[in-house]
Amino acid sequence: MLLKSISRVIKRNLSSVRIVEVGPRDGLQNEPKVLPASIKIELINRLSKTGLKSIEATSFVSAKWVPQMGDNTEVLRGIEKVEGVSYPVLTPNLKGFEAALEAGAKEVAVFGAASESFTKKNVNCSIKESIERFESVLKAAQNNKVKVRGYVSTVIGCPYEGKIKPSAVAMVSEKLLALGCYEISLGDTIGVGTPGTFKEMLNEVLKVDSVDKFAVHCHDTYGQALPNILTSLEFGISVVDASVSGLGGCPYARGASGNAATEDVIYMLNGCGVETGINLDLLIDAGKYICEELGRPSESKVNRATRKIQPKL
Ligand SMILES: CC(C)(COP(=O)([O-])OP(=O)([O-])OC[C@H]1O[C@@H](n2cnc3c(N)ncnc32)[C@H](O)[C@@H]1OP(=O)([O-])[O-])[C@@H](O)C(=O)NCCC(=O)NCCSC(=O)C[C@@](C)(O)CC(=O)[O-]
Repeated sequence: MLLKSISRVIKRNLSSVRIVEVGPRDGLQNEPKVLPASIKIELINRLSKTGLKSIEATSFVSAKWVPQMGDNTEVLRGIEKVEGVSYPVLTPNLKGFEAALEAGAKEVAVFGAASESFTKKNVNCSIKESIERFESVLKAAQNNKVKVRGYVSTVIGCPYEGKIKPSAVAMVSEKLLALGCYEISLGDTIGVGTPGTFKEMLNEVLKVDSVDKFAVHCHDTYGQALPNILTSLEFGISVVDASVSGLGGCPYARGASGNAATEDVIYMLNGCGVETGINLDLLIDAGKYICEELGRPSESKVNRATRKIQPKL
């Protein structure tokens, strides 16, 4: 089954995949230990040297809601911006967008969800109201030549509502694309998806627009992130979100694990002959650095394996 899947990815001629590193934002927003801005900046600077082209730096949300991101301006201003690397930040509304712009953001992301209850817990409004807020963010972004990525969370399951219908994911994706998002990242926020449910969801969502408009964002709660990513690559998706050393989770989805560990995704893609342009050794070092600072083990199997004497093929 796995071999068939890999050969389908190769047959699709998927020669390269873009990784969106979400560790400094999605990862650190949910770590119990709040790190000083200087360590976040050092992490992002290290990640910038690995060959990653997209590193989500922070989010401009309320510090009352997510205190871990309260140093957003200091972090965004403090990092060494490498040419050719984008540093998107999350902006839930116009207030967040204006603060991000002031801090020098060139790319932002709005974040919606396919579940009403999750939207209410996450951004304190309905799906309809969240889209109205995004409309003003997208207008302001267009006026300031800022690129906007869109997230749709809970694409498979919701911590409050259970199973989510693929048609609901398609509906929110369509609305965000119509507003002008250049890409939609499909988030399995609580990591309950399997290749079976991902296929069901992607079959519906890919009716909305072409495959190059979509990315996947797979949390690893049930250990399904890599198979779900491989399944998405089979569909032709070529943008994958991942979090260095599998940091994090989501503050509004208690118990959810972090994203697929970037080290593990790169190791898998290297083995499939898919180009990412990322230096795995430098990435492993960045993962070790941040885990030491957090005082926790890496969630990346690849990172842990390299602490032993196992060969890396
Ligand atoms: C969205 C809000 C702000 C609405 O929060 P609200 O309380 O409904 O907003 P409000 O407009 O009524 O304002 C209340 C207070 O918040 C302030 N405020 C208003 N907006 C901002 C802002 N942008 N930045 C800073 N402050 C802000 C505003 O000024 C006011 O301050 P006060 O007068 O009380 O002092 C709030 O609900 C919030 O910050 N939520 C946090 C959402 C979040 O960060 N969630 C985690 C990220 S999403 C995620 O992780 C999923 C994803 C993307 O990774 C994909 C996946 O895994 O599926």
